[in-house]
Amino acid sequence: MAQMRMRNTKGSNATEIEKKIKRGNALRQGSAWRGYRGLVPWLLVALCLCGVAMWLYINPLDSDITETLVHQGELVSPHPRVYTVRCSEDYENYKRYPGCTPQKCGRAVTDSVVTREEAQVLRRLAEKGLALAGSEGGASILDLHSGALSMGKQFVNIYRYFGDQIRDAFTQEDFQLYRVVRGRIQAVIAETFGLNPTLMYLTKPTFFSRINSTAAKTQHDEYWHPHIDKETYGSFDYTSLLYLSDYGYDFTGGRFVFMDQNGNRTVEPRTGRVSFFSSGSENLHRVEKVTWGTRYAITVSFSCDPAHAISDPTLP
Ligand SMILES: O=C(O)CCC(=O)C(=O)O
Ligand SMILES: [Fe+2]
Repeated sequence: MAQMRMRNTKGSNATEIEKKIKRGNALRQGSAWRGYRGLVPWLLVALCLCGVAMWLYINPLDSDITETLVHQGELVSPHPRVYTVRCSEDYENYKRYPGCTPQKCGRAVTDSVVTREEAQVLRRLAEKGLALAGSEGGASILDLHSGALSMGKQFVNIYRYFGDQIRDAFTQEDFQLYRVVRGRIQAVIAETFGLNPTLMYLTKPTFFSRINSTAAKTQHDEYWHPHIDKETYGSFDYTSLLYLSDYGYDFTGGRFVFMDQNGNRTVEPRTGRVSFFSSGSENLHRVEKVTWGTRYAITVSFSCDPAHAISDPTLP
């Protein structure tokens, strides 16, 4: 009996001790959790900051954009949206070609000259052509007329360098589509600026461009500098850009920016969108740096000087 009581006392002692240990553990766990709980708001703040940083990286602040002339999501149809600007005085120093030299200067955007499907075909053409090489960063150029393709840090002639392989990338139909599209662009420019389309000549360079967010390795690849096309390319009187991908979907950054004295006005690329403008200093412009994705476009330009005319690109 006495032995029994002893065992009982021992047993109740043991359960007491166990309880204490458990309570101690629970207290310790509780205080550890309370410690972590203190971190939760900080973790949330850190997460929010990361989110904001990512968002800003993808969509930089528009502080320098005064006005968006055309958003990606808009459909400008059936008539072009036209913005007239005063012609610069530079034109007085150039030879005049009646029926072509700008009397009226400006810029315009239309989504009804090239269909989305046609632009997608041209985009695949650009992808195939530029996949043959491409620059090491920034912008890669494929000049359809001369065959010049950026390759690493230099240019090669695709027609010579790739020989018959080029026929796997391009077909006669592709070049036919380019010609048809070029003709329609020429017609809409003539109509908008009141020109005689037969007095406008396709001029060089006429090229596909592919821009991504990798760092440019050479000056050629630095596409973002403000410039005036008539100064950069000499022969240009009217510049047109046919976009083959969508701002905000295929790439971010990469908007086209007219840099006016009273602010910057931008055009957001959209597949099949044609933007065109007189090439003088009234249309100083730049392309924003692409921050994500890949942007494809075609530059098709016209000269009033028949001496600068080139024929449509063809397969050799
Ligand atoms: O791709 C663009 O939006 C503009 C390109 C450009 O300014 C040019 O080719 O001169
Ligand atoms: Fe330009």
